[in-house]
Amino acid sequence: MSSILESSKGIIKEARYAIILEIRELAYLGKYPEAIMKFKSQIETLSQQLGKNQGDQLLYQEWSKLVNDIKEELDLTQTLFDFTKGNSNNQQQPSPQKPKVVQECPEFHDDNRQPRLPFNQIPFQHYQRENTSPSQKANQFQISPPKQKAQDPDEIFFGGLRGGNDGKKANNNNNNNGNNGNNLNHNPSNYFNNNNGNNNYNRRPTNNPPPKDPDVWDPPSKKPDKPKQSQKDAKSNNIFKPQAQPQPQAKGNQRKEYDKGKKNNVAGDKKPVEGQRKTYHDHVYPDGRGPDSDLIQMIEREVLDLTPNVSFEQIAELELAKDTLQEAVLLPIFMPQIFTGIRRPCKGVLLFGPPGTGKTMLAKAVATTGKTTFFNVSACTLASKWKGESEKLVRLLFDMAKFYAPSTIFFDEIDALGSKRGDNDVKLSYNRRVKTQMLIEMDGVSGASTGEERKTVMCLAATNRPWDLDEALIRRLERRIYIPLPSVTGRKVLFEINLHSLKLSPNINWDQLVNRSDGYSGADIANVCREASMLPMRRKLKEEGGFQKLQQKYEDISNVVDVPLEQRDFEEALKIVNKSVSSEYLKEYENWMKDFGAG
Ligand SMILES: Nc1ncnc2c1ncn2[C@@H]1O[C@H](COP(=O)(O)OP(=O)(O)OP(=O)(O)O)[C@@H](O)[C@H]1O
Repeated sequence: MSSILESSKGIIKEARYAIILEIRELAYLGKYPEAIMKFKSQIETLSQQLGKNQGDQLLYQEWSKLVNDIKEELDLTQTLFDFTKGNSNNQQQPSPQKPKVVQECPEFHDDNRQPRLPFNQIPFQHYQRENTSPSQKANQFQISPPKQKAQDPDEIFFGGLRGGNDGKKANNNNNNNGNNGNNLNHNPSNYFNNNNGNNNYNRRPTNNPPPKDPDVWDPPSKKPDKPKQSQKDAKSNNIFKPQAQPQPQAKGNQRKEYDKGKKNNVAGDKKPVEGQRKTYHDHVYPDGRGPDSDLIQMIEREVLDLTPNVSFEQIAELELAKDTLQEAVLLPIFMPQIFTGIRRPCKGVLLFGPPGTGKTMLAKAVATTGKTTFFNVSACTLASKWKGESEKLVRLLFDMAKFYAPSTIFFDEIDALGSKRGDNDVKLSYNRRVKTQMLIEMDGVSGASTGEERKTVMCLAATNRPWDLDEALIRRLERRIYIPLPSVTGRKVLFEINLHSLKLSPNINWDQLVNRSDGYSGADIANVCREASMLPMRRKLKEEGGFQKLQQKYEDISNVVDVPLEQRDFEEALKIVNKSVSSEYLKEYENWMKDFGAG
C-alpha cells in the first residue's frame, strides 16, 4: 500500500515539474495569456483527477497539494502579467508625479476594503527617481524580450522583470563616490556617507500622500532598542584542545554613530545635522518627514543591526556551510568584478535544518566578516506584526539595503513569508502579495545579469521547515545548505565555547558527556551548560544556609559561590534539559536535502 502511495507521489511530483516548467516557458516568451489559459485547463483536469481519488485520503491529500501548487503558480503568473501590463502602461505615461491606477489587480482587493494599488504602482506614487532622463524613466521597467534562452532557470520566468537596463543604467550611475559593490575598501564609516544622490535608489518623496490602506495597522510607537546578545571573546578553558581566538571585532563605533544619527533622524521630526552621517531616512526625506517615515524608522530601529559581531571561529563545526557561504557570499562581496556573467553571485542562500543549530549565527558571521550592513528580519514578525504594511516594508527594506550596500538581508523563519498556499484565503492573498514582492526584489538585487551597476546585497534565509517553502522562492535561494545537528566533534567544541569562562573540575569525563548529549542541538548544549553553571552555586548557597547568612559571613561572596563545575552538575543538567529536535524530523531534512539541497 505504501509503495503504491510512494509511486503515486513520484508521478505527482513529476507532473508538477512538467506542468510548471512547460507553462513557465510560455511566460518566459511573454505569452502570459496563453500561460494563464494553460494553467486553468490543467487545474480543471487535475481537479477531475482529484475527485477520483476522494476515497483514498493520503492520495487525495497529495493530489490536492498539486492542485494548490498549480493554482499558486497561476496566481503568480496572473500577478506578473498584471505587473507587466502596468509597466507597459507606465511607459506610455512616464510621469511619476501623476500616476494613474493602471490596472486594479484583483489580488489587491479584499472584501470590505478599498481597492489597493497594484504593487508596481506604489513606488511611482511616492517617489520619483533622480538623475534619470525621461527616456530612461520610461525604460526603467521595460520588459526586455528574451533574445535567447536564459541559462539561469529563474530567468525563464522572471528575467523580464528586472528592468530595461541593458547596460544603460550603468552609465547613469557613473557619478557616484565609489561606495558601491565595486569598492573593495569596505570602510564602515563609508556606509553612511553615501550622500551624493548618485543612483537609482536615490528617491525623493513627492507631495502626494500615499493612499490609506484601511487594513494597515498603525505604525509602532517608539520602543527601546532590543537588547543585543553579546558574544564574549573566547578565553579557552582548554577542555579538549587549544581553541582558536576569535577575531577582534570593530566594536561600538558604528553603533554610537548610528545612535547619534537616531537622535536626530529616526525620530523623524528634526532635520539632519550637518556633518553627521546620513541615514536612509535623511536621504529619502531631506526635509525631515515623509509618508513612509514610520516604516523606515521601524526598520532602522528593529531590523538594522550594525554590529552583529559574530566570527566564524565562534561557530562550532559546520565547515561545509562556512566554506559554501564564504564562496557564495563573501567572495562576491570582496571581488565583485570577478563574479560576473556565468560566475554571477547567487541570488540567495537558504540555511535549513533543525532549530538551534547555528543558522542565525552563520548569517551574522557572514555580515561581520564581509563588513556588510546587516538586516536581521524575522519573517514571522514581519508577517504578523506588520500585516498590511509588509509588502511596502519588503520594498523599503531592499531599498535601504541598496542604500547601505554592501548589505546582507537575513530572513529568519522565511517559511512564515514564503510558504505554500494555505487554507485561509485572506492569509493566502496577503501571503502571495508579500511573497511576490520579495521575489521581484530578489531579482532586482542579483545585479550581474542585468548590467546594472552592482550594489551588492546578499539575501540569506533560514528555516526549520524547508518543505513548506514555495518553489518560486526555493529557486531564488540558489544555494541551499543543510545545517545539521552537531556531531561528536561539534558537541565537544560547543562545550568548550560555552564553558570557556567558567571554573571546571579537572575530573570531568568529557567523552561521556559528549556521548550523552547525542541528538542535542547547539542551543540545547548551551542550555545544558547554562543550567550546569548554576548548580554548584545553588549547592554552595544551600550548604552555607542561604544568601543572607553568606552575606553576613563574607565581604565578597562572589568568590565563595563561584565553585568549579563537576561531573554531577552536567549529569543533572542533562536530565533537566532534554533534546529539542525529534529524530523523525531529521529524516525529513535529509529527504528534503536529497531532493532540493544545493550546497
Ligand atoms: N554551531 C554552533 N556554534 C556555536 N554556538 C551554537 C551553534 N549552534 C547553536 N549555537 C548556540 O545556540 C544558540 C542559537 O543559535 P542560532 O540562533 O544561530 O540557531 P538557529 O539555527 O538560527 O535557530 P532557530 O532555527 O531556532 O532560529 C546560539 O546563541 C548559540 O549559543
